[in-house]
Amino acid sequence: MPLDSDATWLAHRVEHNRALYRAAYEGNVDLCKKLLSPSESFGDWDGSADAWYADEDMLGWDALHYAADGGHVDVIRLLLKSGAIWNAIDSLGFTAADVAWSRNHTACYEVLFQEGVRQSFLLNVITRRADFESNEEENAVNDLAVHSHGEDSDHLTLKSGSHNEVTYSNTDFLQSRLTFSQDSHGQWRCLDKDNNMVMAEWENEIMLASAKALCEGQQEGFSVLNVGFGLGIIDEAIQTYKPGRHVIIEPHTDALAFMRQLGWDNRPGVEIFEGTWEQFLMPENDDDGAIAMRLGDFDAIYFDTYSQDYADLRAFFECLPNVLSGPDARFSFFHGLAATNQFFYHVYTRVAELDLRDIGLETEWTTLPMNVEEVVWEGVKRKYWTLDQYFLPLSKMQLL
Ligand SMILES: C[S@@+](CC[C@H](N)C(=O)[O-])C[C@H]1O[C@@H](n2cnc3c(N)ncnc32)[C@H](O)[C@@H]1O
Repeated sequence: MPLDSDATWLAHRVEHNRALYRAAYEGNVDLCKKLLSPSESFGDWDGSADAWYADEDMLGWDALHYAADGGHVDVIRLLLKSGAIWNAIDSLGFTAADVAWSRNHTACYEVLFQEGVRQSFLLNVITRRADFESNEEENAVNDLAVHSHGEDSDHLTLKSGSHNEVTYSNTDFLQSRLTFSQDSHGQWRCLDKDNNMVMAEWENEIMLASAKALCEGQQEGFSVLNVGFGLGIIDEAIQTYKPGRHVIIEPHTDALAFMRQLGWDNRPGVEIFEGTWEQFLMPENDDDGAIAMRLGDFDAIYFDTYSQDYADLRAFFECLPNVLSGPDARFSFFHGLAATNQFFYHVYTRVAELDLRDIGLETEWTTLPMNVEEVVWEGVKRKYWTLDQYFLPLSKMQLL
């Protein structure tokens, strides 16, 4: 067919991509290969189908969605090698992996999962390297030791948000107001200035189970560090195990005021460190080790902050060997990474596990069934949890 105008060749290219959809759905690997290979050329286009192409008129599906729908592992592998995007979502927010899962095509799901882990892990390594190199340059210029928050990273926040909200910036969050109130069912909640949820009682079970995993069976007088007070739910639970030393790191003025209102500043064995975890675990200036000495080390550590992203969590992981008391010491964190999509949640569970292993910690995951009622989100701008399972991490140092 003569491709003599922009409109004609564009229509031809779309038709070519739709032919790839059909071949992908039917599992016709040979035809997929043929369609993905260069043929006739027009301008910049070499006549090959676009593995990444998502058709708005067809629910925003791309070839990967069709291959997943048809259950064809070989086609999925071929498409991924040919530039298909492992985490592309359709018009309803579903990935190809979600489609595979819904159709019970477990082998397809597994291939997409492995690709997601591989790419996310690689992206994180590259981002850290880029941060490190830009910091090195900056240090060379003005001798400033700045902790990078990975501004260029993929910003997977610990509780999801968007760019113009305080949940996206820890600095802005810490300078904004918090509201502590009860919902129509009398459940306590803490909202940020944009009405996003910082913490609420629906997380009770997660906090109770995390405190149990961290504290049960510890020696008498054990020490525990909790990073991020929020509503103090996990701190209450930790207290039932009677730790000898219970340190809470909290920087937010309103959370600190709430904490005092509840009498935490007068509880025996409780020490409140006012400031961010970065100030105490990654101090910019601690040449004599005074800050590290004051903080000490711990038999159990929990991490649950807000308006921070995976790069921050990963930076916290790196501090763990300095603050865990030994091989029996335990670490856990609130795992809300990508908790509005099951596939991404699975991927980030594995990425976190690999990152922890990289630092020398082995992690076990306990699955908790979740059923968060709609009333929880009344008046809340955005849900940060939609899944029916929580993966509770428990990590320990692996000493060889
Ligand atoms: C989700 S809440 C913690 C909830 C807590 N686990 C509970 O059981 O109620 C997050 C808390 O982390 C605090 N936070 C935010 N950024 C922080 C940082 N950089 N260092 C320490 N805490 C931080 C917030 O002010 C907030 O109080």
